[in-house]
Amino acid sequence: MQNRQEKISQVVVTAVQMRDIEDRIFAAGMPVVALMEKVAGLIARRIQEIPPTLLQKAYSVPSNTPFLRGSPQAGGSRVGILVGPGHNGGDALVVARELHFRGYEVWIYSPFSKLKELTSQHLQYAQSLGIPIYQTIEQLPDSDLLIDGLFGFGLERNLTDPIASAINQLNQLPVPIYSIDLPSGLHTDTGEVLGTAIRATHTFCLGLWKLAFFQDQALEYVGKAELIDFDIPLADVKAVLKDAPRIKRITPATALANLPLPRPPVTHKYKEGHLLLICGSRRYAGGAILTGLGARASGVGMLSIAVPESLKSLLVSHLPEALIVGCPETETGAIAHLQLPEKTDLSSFDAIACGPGLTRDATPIVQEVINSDRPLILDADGLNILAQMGAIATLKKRLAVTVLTPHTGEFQRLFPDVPDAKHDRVQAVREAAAQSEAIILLKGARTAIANPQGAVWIVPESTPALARGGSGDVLTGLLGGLLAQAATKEIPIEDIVATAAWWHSQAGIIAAQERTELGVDAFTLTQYLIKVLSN
Ligand SMILES: NC(=O)C1=CN([C@@H]2O[C@H](COP(=O)(O)OP(=O)(O)OC[C@H]3O[C@@H](n4cnc5c(N)ncnc54)[C@H](O)[C@@H]3O)[C@@H](O)[C@H]2O)[C@@H](O)CC1
Ligand SMILES: [K+]
Repeated sequence: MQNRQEKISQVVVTAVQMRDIEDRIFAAGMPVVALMEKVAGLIARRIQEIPPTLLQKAYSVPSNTPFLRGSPQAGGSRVGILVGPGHNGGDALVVARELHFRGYEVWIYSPFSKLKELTSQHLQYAQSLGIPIYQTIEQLPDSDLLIDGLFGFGLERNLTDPIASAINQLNQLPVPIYSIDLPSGLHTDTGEVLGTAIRATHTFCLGLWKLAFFQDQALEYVGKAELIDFDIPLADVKAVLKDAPRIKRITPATALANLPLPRPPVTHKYKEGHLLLICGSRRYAGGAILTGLGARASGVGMLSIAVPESLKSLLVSHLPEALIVGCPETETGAIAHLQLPEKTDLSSFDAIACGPGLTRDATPIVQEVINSDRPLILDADGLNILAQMGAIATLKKRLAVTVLTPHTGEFQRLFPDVPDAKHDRVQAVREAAAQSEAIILLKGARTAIANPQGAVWIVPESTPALARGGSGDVLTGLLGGLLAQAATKEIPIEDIVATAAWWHSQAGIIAAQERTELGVDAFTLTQYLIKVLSN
């Protein structure tokens, strides 16, 4: 049995789902006032835990910031609280009161004339305590820290002036900003910036992870994100999410549970999966090596790699354990057609991964693997060739599962009619999977994986160190190896895909920690894959 914390940490909700869950809690008898006290109390405690060193950074003060006087005070005792009209503002006011009593020098920025009842009461009490309250941005004193309680998941329309320009000015201040629930101005589901948004250094996401935290376009606003668990009953979460397709954060526990470990004590190489990689060309030889090294790290029992004949000895020298299949090649050095060893055909393999470094001259071979009845991963030029064939119609005819691993550009070529993947990546990947009946992994800062039934998995952390040539080839090999090993097990393929994506990101994170974000070339990445499991 997973513990509560593990279960809660996997859940991702939309604004509507979050409101429905809260409504159930209130309907069951929890007073709104009590919940606000509880939530804001937890935030206030977290603020008090912030080490003073975090607030003592030597910030450079922009010369065009007229209302900023002096430099941040040591200890971070001056806190500015930004208060909006709804309960996000109410939370912020409770935090203001608590910090006031803990000895912080607190001021409040409350630019709205109409507040929700509870928020208004808290503002009145704060005023009675003598906490200074300002309506305009020009009046604001210095602070060492800002707490953003302008808007939470209740924001529905674009921000306009004067609040929009106030937010732009607040973003210029050389102090950390801690956002409550989500940075004010972000759409809770798409992560889109509604006019403008607070650029938080930290965000305390309340209760359950909101979808915005996993949309690439939100990431530079969210800063470091942290979930504040305020004991939402799992029964209420289940009741609201039961009929909706799941959106799940991949946690280490779920990813590790899908790995083919431990191996059965009695086994043999063919029982541990036979993967066929089809990759490389005279022009892109390295892609084949990296894909092979990714597959090696998966632990796959048997690895065959089909490459153009002229690459054979190169591949043998890098991957001595693999069976390298040299194939006839085109004039341009692409694989012309598959030439498998005697008594072998495509049905001999548990999975096929095809694409890295092929060039578009390898079209016949992509057609051949699409026609096979084997689980198939298409990547890179495999995807470009598929796009030329017409992705949706071609994929629907397949007899076995297909996994596509596009980045945004490839995705748009494959699915030109699916709404812009930059606007709402999660919705886009979900729609493409439904239309094509394939499992789709959309690469990005937060990689998202969808199955045809509408369920989505999100890799919750990664590193920009992975934005580098060859890094995708490593993923294709790793995924292929895991898929081949899963052939005889009853793990859903989409779970395997999610596990591979998580593993790949973790290797990048560990490598970047040791070697900086500049030190994670694709070959180095392959050397860190096993470290993820052995750490
Ligand atoms: N009920 C509670 O005590 C709890 C409150 N929470 C907090 O409550 C928040 C949600 O509260 P609300 O539903 O009140 O919503 P918000 O506080 O997010 O804001 C909604 C308010 O902003 C106004 N508004 C929306 N768009 C606007 C725009 N473009 N320009 C100007 N005004 C705009 C709305 O009319 C409404 O008054 C959460 O994000 C969270 O911070 C929960 O986290 C925990 C429990
Ligand atoms: K906020």
